[in-house]
Amino acid sequence: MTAVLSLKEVGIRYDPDPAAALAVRNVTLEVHPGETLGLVGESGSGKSSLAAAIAGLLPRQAATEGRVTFDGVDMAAMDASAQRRLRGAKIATIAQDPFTSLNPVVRIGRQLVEFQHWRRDLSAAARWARAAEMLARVGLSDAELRMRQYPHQLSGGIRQRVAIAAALLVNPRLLIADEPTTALDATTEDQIIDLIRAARAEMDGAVVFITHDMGVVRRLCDKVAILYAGELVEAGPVDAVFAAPRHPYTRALLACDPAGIAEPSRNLPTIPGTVPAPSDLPPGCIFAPRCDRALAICHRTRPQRTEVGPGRAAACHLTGAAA
Ligand SMILES: Nc1ncnc2c1ncn2[C@@H]1O[C@H](COP(=O)(O)OP(=O)(O)OP(=O)(O)O)[C@@H](O)[C@H]1O
Repeated sequence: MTAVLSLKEVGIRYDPDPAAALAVRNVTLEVHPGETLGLVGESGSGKSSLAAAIAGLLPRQAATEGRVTFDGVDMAAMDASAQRRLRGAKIATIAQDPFTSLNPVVRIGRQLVEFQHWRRDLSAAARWARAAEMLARVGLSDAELRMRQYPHQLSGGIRQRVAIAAALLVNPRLLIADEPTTALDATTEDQIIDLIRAARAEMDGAVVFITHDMGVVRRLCDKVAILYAGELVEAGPVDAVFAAPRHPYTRALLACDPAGIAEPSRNLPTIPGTVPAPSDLPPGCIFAPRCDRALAICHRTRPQRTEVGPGRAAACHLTGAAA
């Protein structure tokens, strides 16, 4: 089956100087139709950079390397306007704060009608009806009232539902949700997660869900990709990775937080030390300075990503032993 999204050795550099450090390096992963991929990592690990690269939202001066393929089509083979059209028609994003995607001075209904500008086959009235129907589908029983309101008149949870409705109106092939529940209380978070799960089940496509929260990954995702300091350190099916993590960083994330396995937690646990800056990476394994199992080789040589099970990969010198 062709992947909805495939990244092959993707790197991202914000500084236009080709000699500058890459903020994201060598990321390879795939998401297939029907899958939800959890992209996890501490702050600064590169989650949002990857999402921006996929959605075509990196700053103009940023450079990318490697290959991004969407439904089998290599993005690099298209010119900029064809890329924009494809992304506009097929990729929708939900941000942590829907204020960033909703216009504060335009009523919700008008915004939802405008989001459907590509549906030239529909009249304004039909787009309005479709928007109201979508709001009802995301659980807003008073859709017509909401359509007449401005974003600031809505609570955070309702704004996020509106943002999800807006994303689904595009009928996306890929939905990218960038920490959509971080600003919400636990009950609202649960509702939004259920909603994204239901949306995925209805979509003919896939979801990339960015989060700090391993508990959410366990509840929502089929696959997980764990980023550390701009590199993918482990990836694979959620059940397998959570049952037997193969990278000490993944294990540390789960072990620092015993509830993370049995029960959802809201935040990444604290691991002593900090994530290195892209310009100041250690010479060997990027996690070695914080790894309680590091050997001499870990401080000298960067480990290669290796297959460690069906659909699983990890980049660790200890991979075999650490199992
Ligand atoms: N616009 C930018 N210009 C320069 N560097 C950037 C920019 N955005 C991100 N970076 C750098 O890229 C690296 C990855 O950051 P990114 O924001 O993608 O991480 P993240 O995992 O999404 O973090 P957070 O959870 O805090 O959003 C960091 O070193 C960061 O400083």
